[in-house]
Amino acid sequence: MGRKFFVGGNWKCNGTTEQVKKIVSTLNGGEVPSQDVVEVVISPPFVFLPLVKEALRPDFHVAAQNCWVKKGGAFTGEVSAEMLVNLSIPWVIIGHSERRLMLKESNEFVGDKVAYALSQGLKVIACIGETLEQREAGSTVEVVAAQTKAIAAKVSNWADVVLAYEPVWAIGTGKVATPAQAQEVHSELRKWLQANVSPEVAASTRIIYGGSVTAANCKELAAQPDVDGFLVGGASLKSRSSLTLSSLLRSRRMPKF
Ligand SMILES: O=C(CO)COP(=O)(O)O
Repeated sequence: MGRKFFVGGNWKCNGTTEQVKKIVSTLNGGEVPSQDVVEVVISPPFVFLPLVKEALRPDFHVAAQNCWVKKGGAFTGEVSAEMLVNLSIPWVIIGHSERRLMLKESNEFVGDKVAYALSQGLKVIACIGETLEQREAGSTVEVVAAQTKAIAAKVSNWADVVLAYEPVWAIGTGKVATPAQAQEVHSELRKWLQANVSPEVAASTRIIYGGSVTAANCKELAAQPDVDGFLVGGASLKSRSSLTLSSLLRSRRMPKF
């Protein structure tokens, strides 16, 4: 079976109740193929999760943008994996570069978070990606391999993991990776999984791309054999987001819809 195309919208720390309702209603009206061929996951800030979950069409799913590294307790300001499970939130984004860089989340900490979230029954979008400095120093593959290794060291069930390659220099900058640049890293990641985890995991794990993806540039990216979907930031917040979504979904060869 082929890898199901995955489209995620990461709203980051944005939105008001009114804006959230507007985007959800636009998404609900969007024409999309069946969930057998594509998975759509929307990730609002924590406080809007119940609202979005309640209002969103049932064939789309929601993700939290983070969760605590272990069982909840005396960790002021954190949200635990157990709480997300309690609210029937199926997905969580872990290791986004904005947290790795600004909040100093290390590879090991991210690996621990991924492992704990999986152990509680959540599905994980695990983010990796190099900075501009690292790319210019020629260490892109080394950096993303080390990030993946720290996750792989603690994960046994890859069925619930989507790997999101998000080059830091492409996030929110309008400087999207070229299709060739994305394909090169995705292919290296798949080779890494093949050599270090298993050929089955390498063949079945979805590796999605994030970083300045828009309706205008998604088609060429999605045509790359190892690009299995997107994690979209800014463009997922636009009021015409259902148009963006339709373009994203139509960007991959799919049954007519
Ligand atoms: O960080 C991202 C998704 O997680 C990408 O953000 P942009 O699409 O705004 O570049």
